[in-house]
Amino acid sequence: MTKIIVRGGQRLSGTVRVSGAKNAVLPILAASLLAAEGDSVICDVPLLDDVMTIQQVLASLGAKLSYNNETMRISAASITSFEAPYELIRKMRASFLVMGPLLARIGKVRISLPGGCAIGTRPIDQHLKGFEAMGAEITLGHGFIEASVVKRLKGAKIYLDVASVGATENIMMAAALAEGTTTIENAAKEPEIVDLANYLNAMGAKVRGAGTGMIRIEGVDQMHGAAHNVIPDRVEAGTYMIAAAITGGDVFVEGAISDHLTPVISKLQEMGVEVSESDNGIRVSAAHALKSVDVKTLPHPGFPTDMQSQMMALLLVAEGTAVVTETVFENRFMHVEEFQKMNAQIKVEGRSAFVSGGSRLSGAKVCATDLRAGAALICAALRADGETEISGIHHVDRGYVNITGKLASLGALISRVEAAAVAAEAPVAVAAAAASVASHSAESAAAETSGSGSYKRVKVQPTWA
Ligand SMILES: CC(=O)N[C@H]1[C@@H](OP(=O)(O)OP(=O)(O)OC[C@H]2O[C@@H](n3ccc(=O)[nH]c3=O)[C@H](O)[C@@H]2O)O[C@H](CO)[C@@H](O)[C@@H]1O
Ligand SMILES: C=C(OP(=O)(O)O)C(=O)O
Repeated sequence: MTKIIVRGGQRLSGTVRVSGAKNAVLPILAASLLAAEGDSVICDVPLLDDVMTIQQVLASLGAKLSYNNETMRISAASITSFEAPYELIRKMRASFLVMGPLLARIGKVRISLPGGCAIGTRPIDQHLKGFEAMGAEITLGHGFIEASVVKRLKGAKIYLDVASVGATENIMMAAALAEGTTTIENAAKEPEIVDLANYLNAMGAKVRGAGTGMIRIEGVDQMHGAAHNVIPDRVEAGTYMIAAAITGGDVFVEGAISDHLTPVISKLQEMGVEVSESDNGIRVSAAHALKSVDVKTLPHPGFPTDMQSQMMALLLVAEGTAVVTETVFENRFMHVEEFQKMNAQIKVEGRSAFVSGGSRLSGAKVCATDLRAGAALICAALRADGETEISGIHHVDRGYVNITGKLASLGALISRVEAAAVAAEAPVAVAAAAASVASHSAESAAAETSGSGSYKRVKVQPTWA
């Protein structure tokens, strides 16, 4: 089992570059299926497991894709299948986003119910309600959804019961090639929705109002490939901001867009973290003791649920008690039990967690129960006494490019140890990171090379243990 091992206590400093946003690139790649002619060229595509999964989904449908140097080229001129394979769709939530484009482009789709982080029941009723309003016939059975439309989808007025990110994206993509105009009311307003709309418009669609609660899409007859740069990942950026703050560090998060991170920046500032925004990034410096703040997750522009667990890690080391309330997903406190193994004092009551700050965190063996839980455990481990061993790393690989290399380049003593090597090599692997941090050599930053699938083992050079 692959593990990440962290020896806490190092103050992070330096610059870390944010990769392209996972939650933007996945719908954008799905939207590429709408192009009947011309290639799409998508830049700043992060090398993540989720990107590899969507790439495989698109290829299984007949699209031709190539990836080089964070650039994905896609030709979807010929779609040869309407069936998205179960093995891929079950791996992640966003793979369900091929449903809208397939319905719009070829009028037929068979797809299994999606997987993704186990943070709630995550229904897809709002996606289906939108497609039905546009004239699709939908049947459900044995874990699969089949949908078809006679001739072409028709524009409709759709009100979402919840401002779902995925439903807004799926319906927007379907509506782009529908006959007539579609309006989505109570639409999600996340920056990733705006990025998708910009890409759709570059492909010839007519989408207005993305980023507000009312999106209007005038259907067009045909779309074409287009070039697009993916926005930087606000959750990855926020995670490094918290990693800097929890270690009392001083880090410049290059590429982070402050407008996308307003609630996170505000909460950090309320806690006493110094945050300065510039054109090309955000600097975070935490020289003083931090004080607790209450946090409530909400759809954008509220505090993002994807930053809740990392924020909780920071609150563990602040002075005072904080109430963290999760309103977006009904089961997103699984990290609490793992934090408790690190001596965290947290009590959960319903949708709120009462976090007593000031605990002296201690290293432990913990498990990433989902993607952001994994990131939060890494943040806590950076501050904890001794060594923390984090398993469940496949979750982290879904959403963070080279997290150990990036943190090591900031001075963290962190290492990734693959499968069977864990027991035998763990201490020396972390020691190697310690040795390389001392010299800030390129080796530690390159301890893993660009993303999952191509990791290099850290060289062994024990200096402690
Ligand atoms: C790939 C991607 O972009 N994932 C993000 C996306 O997930 P995702 O698109 O799955 O999240 P949604 O915005 O759809 O979910 C928000 C809430 O709406 C509910 N709901 C959703 C759809 C539906 O048809 N019916 C329904 O009731 C969900 O159960 C949840 O309670 O937005 C979430 C909320 O910001 C983020 O945490 C995820 O990182
Ligand atoms: C919940 C997340 O992802 P997904 O929707 O893909 O499960 C996330 O990115 O934190």
